[in-house]
Amino acid sequence: MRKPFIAGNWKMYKTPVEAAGFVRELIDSLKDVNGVDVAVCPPFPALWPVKEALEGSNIALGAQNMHFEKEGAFTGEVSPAMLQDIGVKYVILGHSERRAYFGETDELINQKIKAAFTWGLNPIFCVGETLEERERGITKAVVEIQVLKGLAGVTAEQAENLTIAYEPVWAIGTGKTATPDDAQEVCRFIRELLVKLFGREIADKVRIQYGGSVKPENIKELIAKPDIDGALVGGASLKVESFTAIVKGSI
Ligand SMILES: O=C(CO)COP(=O)(O)O
Repeated sequence: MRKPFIAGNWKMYKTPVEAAGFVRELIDSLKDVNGVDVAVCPPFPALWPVKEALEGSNIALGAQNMHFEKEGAFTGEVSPAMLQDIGVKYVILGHSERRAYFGETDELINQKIKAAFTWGLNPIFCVGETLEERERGITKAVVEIQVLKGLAGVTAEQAENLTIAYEPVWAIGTGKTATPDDAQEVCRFIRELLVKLFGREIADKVRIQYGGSVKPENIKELIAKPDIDGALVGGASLKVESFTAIVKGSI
């Protein structure tokens, strides 16, 4: 079936020097681990030193955001061409922190997703409802709009390289995890949307991660669910011990 995929979203943590030292320890800690895809997603300034430190390991490199244009007068932005040149494999797009704090819309995220595919980068496309939306009973409606708008114009061939991260906003950094059954229900719903968009064969290849307070203690019950194929890990990805335990817990 689908190989588990664990990605660490470091957010705005770790300087380039700290990041390189961290991955050297992580490589050692994960050296005998097989049967799972692992990626780390450091902040932009750490991408190059981390790429160098990862050389020869089977840990992949991801970024946390990007602009959709190749280049231009966009002060402070980073382009897909730059990420490709560094050797980045994955790019997190549509994270709820980008949506909430930086005003990213579904339309903008869609442009970024299409640009990522154009540049051979594999998007980790984040969707998820807020607490208020969950309490109003509109979780699926919200996620459906995010998925359909985010993936508009994406081809089935491109979708083979897509990862979706279901991250309920109320579970991020709060210590509250969705119950495995609740997370599974939304991940199954997302897969059915993918079936409608791309057909069953492609939809069955797309990995759907759960994100939101994933820890060594809860990874096993989450990954046991049929439509949860991995995790996008924030806080617990910042320590070698907890990230290693999550990676090992996923296989
Ligand atoms: O936002 C997340 C990953 O992208 C989840 O963060 P936490 O694991 O810290 O809750």
